[in-house]
Amino acid sequence: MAAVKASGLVLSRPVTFVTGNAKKLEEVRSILGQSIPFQSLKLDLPELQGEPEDISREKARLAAIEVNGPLLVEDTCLCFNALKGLPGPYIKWFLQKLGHEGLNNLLLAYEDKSAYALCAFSFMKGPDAEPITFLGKTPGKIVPARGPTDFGWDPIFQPDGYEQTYAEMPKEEKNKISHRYKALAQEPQNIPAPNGVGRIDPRRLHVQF
Ligand SMILES: O=P(O)(O)OP(=O)(O)OP(=O)(O)OC[C@H]1O[C@@H](n2cnc3c(O)ncnc32)[C@H](O)[C@@H]1O
Ligand SMILES: [Mg+2]
Repeated sequence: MAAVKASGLVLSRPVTFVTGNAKKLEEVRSILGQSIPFQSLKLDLPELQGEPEDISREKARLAAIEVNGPLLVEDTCLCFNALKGLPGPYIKWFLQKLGHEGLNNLLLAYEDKSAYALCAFSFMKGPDAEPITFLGKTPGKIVPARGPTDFGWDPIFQPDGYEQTYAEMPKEEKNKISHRYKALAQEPQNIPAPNGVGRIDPRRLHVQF
């Protein structure tokens, strides 16, 4: 696609979503639909320790070494309120070592089973750009596993206001309320905040050069 504007030549290039996780890719595809030109690259990027935003931004910088053009990455956290936000960004390793039951057991000593799922997307316009980060958060609680086990911790997370876990919900339903959906929410007023943390309007991903 190309267009000539008063400011010069404007070219639109597809955004590359970099992830090693096929289920994430499936959800991002279905949430974004046809709204932006989009392609994917399967890479398991190394991850820093730290705050979700910083991990996500660093992932983007590492992805930029591999991708010549606009790119998108995301980092997902599952945060237990009783544990002051942990496992948070370390959920992948906790899940791998402890499983669904072990994650429930972490909360045995606490009455408070509340938790939230958090997605931190980072978008870079090009290799030298600063990453822009967009957060989405869905509150819920940790429950004994229910539903299909094909995506991470979905069976033990029951979003507030629902009787079903993420895993039990139809995909379209999860994609309407999920942390991932909220980060990718399409309201045009959700433009990035000056501190670099905001939400994605997919139309802004239709990058112009
Ligand atoms: O290559 P990347 O994008 O990093 O993919 P990943 O699988 O390594 O993902 P993360 O580093 O963000 O780790 C998040 C963990 O949470 C899991 N996860 C992510 N999103 C989820 C969701 O919506 N529902 C359930 N589990 C999810 C995922 O499978 C990981 O075990
Ligand atoms: Mg990862």
